[in-house]
Amino acid sequence: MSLRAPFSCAYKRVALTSPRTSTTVVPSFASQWRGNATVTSLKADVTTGSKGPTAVVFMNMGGPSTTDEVGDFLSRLFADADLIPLGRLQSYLGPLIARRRTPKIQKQYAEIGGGSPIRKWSEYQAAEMCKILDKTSPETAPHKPYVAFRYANPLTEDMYKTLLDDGFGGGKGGRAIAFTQYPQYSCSTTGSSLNELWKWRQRLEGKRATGEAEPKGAIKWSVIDRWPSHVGLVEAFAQNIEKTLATYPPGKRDRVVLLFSAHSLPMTVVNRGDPYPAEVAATVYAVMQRLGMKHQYRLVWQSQVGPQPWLGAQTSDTVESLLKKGSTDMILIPIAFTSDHIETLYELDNEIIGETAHGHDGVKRIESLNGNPIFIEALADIAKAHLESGESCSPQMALRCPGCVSERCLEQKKFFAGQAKHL
Ligand SMILES: C=CC1=C(C)c2cc3[nH]c(cc4nc(cc5[nH]c(cc1n2)c(C)c5CCC(=O)O)C(CCC(=O)O)=C4C)c(C)c3C=C
Ligand code: FES
Ligand SMILES: [Fe+2]
Repeated sequence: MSLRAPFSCAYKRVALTSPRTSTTVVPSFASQWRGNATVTSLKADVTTGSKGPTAVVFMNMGGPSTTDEVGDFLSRLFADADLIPLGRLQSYLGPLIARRRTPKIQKQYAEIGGGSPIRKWSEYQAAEMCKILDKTSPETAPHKPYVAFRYANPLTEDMYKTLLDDGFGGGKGGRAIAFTQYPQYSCSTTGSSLNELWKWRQRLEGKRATGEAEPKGAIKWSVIDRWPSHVGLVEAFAQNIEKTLATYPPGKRDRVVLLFSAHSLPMTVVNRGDPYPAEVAATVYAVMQRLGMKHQYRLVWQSQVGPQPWLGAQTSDTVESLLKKGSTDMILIPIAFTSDHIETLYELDNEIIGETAHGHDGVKRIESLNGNPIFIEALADIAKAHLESGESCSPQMALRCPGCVSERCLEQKKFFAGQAKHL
């Protein structure tokens, strides 16, 4: 609760000093920036605080930046047993499914401009957030932005090596925060990224690399593992919804149905006790409360892959059913991802708005958060609160799913929770 008052001031300041336009423009340095390796040069003018420097690592799944990268992206994705468990056949079936799926997914990326914009947005968001943190948390400055993707470049392994090259760890100590860019925790997303980070930490700085069980001078890690109802996240979504609502004629506006859409999960993952469905629902409810509960709404699920049962109702079925019942005004709100990706640009815009709702102008989508300054202020606020908390992760992260049998989860959680004693 103590976050609320200062944060609401922060976003008012942003709204006054930097009025938003409908399309957010990425400053030119972001498109020239080649990623992790160059970040140190951006920080020459920032004074080092008593607890600085601090590396802030944005973790996400990543996406292919060009259609040529789709094959590698899918083969890493189908090799990930935390996302798609294929048992002993993983190393045989994974590459096979990835190869068969590649042409179809390449076509989808071609239709959205030739690649995923997630790298561009992640690098921009991380760099902008660190600039704010340098001002709001001078004792931990300079804050150096890094990006670690699970299935695309820059991969976790490369990010870790860059951290070591930049003078973190490797005997020199230093602090790094693993900041998930999935607001809601799932073991298939944030959990998988943390398992990968833990794996590379063991390989590059663990006992195998140093000969010591608790190597001196290794990076001190902490984790921001979830932030589903942060007031700034909620505000950024709410303002984008209000902006889209304002495009409907006043007589129709109150009857517009709000459809919050999130990537679905297989029912096996839901029944294992994954926290994601409850945390997505928490975001939705907080946004609805901020909007005064004035509209009808539903949380629906998209992007099912393969034949097994997934959590529903499906987004496309819901749009179809509402249209059949005569509700032709609805807003799609991608609520579980913070930048544009194939699910918004292809599945929602092309397949659902373009095909399922063809000819119905009342079916619209809100803009994704991308470079939204309120959202970036929120990221800085979350990171500052985390630095002040002295915690290595949330209490919730240490609790495994009731149905979890994964040794990786067990060891990873033990490691990150155990980092508290070093902070
Ligand atoms: C919060 C977001 C996501 C969750 C939860 C999630 C779970 C999940 N996904 C798959 C399988 C696939 N996902 C694929 C792509 C993809 N997934 C997400 C997000 C979440 N996935 C995004 C944003 C993307 C697209 C990346 C982009 O660049 O735009 C794919 C690949 C595409 C395809 O082949 O259709 C697969 C496969 C599972 C099985 C799962 C839960 C266990
Ligand atoms: S699957 Fe959730 S903690 Fe392991
Ligand atoms: Fe997915």
